[in-house]
Amino acid sequence: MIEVVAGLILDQSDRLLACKRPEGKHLGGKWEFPGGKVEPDESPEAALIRELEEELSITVELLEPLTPVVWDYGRGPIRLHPFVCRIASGTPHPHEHSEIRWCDRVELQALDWAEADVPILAEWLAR
Ligand SMILES: Nc1nc2c([nH]c(=O)n2[C@H]2C[C@H](O)[C@@H](COP(=O)(O)OP(=O)(O)OP(=O)(O)O)O2)c(=O)[nH]1
Repeated sequence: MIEVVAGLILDQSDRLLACKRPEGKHLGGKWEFPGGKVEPDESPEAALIRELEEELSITVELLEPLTPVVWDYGRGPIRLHPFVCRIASGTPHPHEHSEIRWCDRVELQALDWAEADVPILAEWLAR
């Protein structure tokens, strides 16, 4: 099982930051919550803070975990650990995504999400 973390980053207007995976990469063109693989001997929380510094140049504060999702795209199972968080410092700049977008509830539902993210978004929208 590959452990992956993802951040549902909130702004002051309760929008979430959606990030588009670059074309040519696995799941290219799909939208995701930013994050990445947890390294050996790393906690999910530490992995998410590290990944968001690397990918977006922001420091986040983790607020709350949502329900992990197990998914297999045909390369072996991943377990995606979502965390609601907010920016503690910095402004997001995409270093590994082709586009990033702050989205309200309606805008979130219009995006073409990576399949493992669909139940996470549904849990968020059901609140
Ligand atoms: N970071 C992130 N990854 C996600 C999400 N949803 C989802 O299915 N994934 C998948 C994509 C990858 O198969 C895996 C880890 O993504 P990653 O971005 O850290 O790894 P990567 O692109 O280097 O993957 P790869 O090239 O090694 O296949 O999790 C998500 O919301 N955020």
